[in-house]
Amino acid sequence: MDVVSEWAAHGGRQLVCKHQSTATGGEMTFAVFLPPAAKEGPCPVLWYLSGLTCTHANVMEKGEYRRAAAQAGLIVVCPDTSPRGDAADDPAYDLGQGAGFYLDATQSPWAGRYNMKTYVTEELPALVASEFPADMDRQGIFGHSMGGHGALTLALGLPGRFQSVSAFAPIVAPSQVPWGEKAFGAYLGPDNTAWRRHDAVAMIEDGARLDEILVDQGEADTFLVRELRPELLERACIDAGIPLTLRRQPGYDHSYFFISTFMADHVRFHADRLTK
Ligand SMILES: N[C@@H](CCC(=O)N[C@@H](CS)C(=O)NCC(=O)O)C(=O)O
Repeated sequence: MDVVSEWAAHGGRQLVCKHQSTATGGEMTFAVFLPPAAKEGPCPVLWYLSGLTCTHANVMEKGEYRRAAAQAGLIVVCPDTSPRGDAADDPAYDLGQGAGFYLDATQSPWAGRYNMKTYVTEELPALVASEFPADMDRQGIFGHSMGGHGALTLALGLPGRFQSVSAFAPIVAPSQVPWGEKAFGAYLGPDNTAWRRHDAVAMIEDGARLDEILVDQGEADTFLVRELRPELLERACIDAGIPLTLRRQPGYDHSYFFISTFMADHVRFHADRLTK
């Protein structure tokens, strides 16, 4: 692993790192913030998964997580959203590079390199554990849009891995919306039973459980009705008895102006559950 950029921030350090990834078959870049407490000993790890078109850099530059993470003593890791370089791609913004959907693709030409689930849940955690003072027994996960989908589905699929889960404007039911139908059809093929294992609402309907979930959703988000549909998660959580705090935020859109507004609330939500 190489540290390619490093800045002092809020008493800690913001790093950008590159490494050769077996899971995705190429070079991958991620951002990691080390709080001041990391100088003294292991700190809990909070994973942030980004949305369509993003790299590791969007949230690092616009998400404004560092002050709260420094105060709480959390390491924040921000992976990229897909394989890069000579990996297969598509001209559309919602498929291929920048749109990995946090699953392991089974269909050509994506299978083999589009293994973002394995990358985010196995390869990168092993690297983080070996390179940084990370307490891997205390991990939380959150994300935005496609990354909110990733946070929910990875946590639902790995019971006990994450002690805290939250999302900004997540895609909650990809099997039922155009972004998900397109990506799942390409990456997983036409068999909808495979789709259900990567769909938060379907996973809950099929018995997966979380202790609690925090979601913020902007009411002026142009993707709300067509792609995000938080009411489907609300219904599934009520039926399953999962405590969901769904905060509908009037006037906020899908952008990092929305995310950064509520970022400190989310970091503190995770810190309350990871640092007790
Ligand atoms: N406006 C985008 C749609 C994709 C989009 O809104 N991406 C969100 C995540 S789903 C994002 O975070 N974009 C990058 C940014 O705002 O920095 C486009 O049409 O290309």
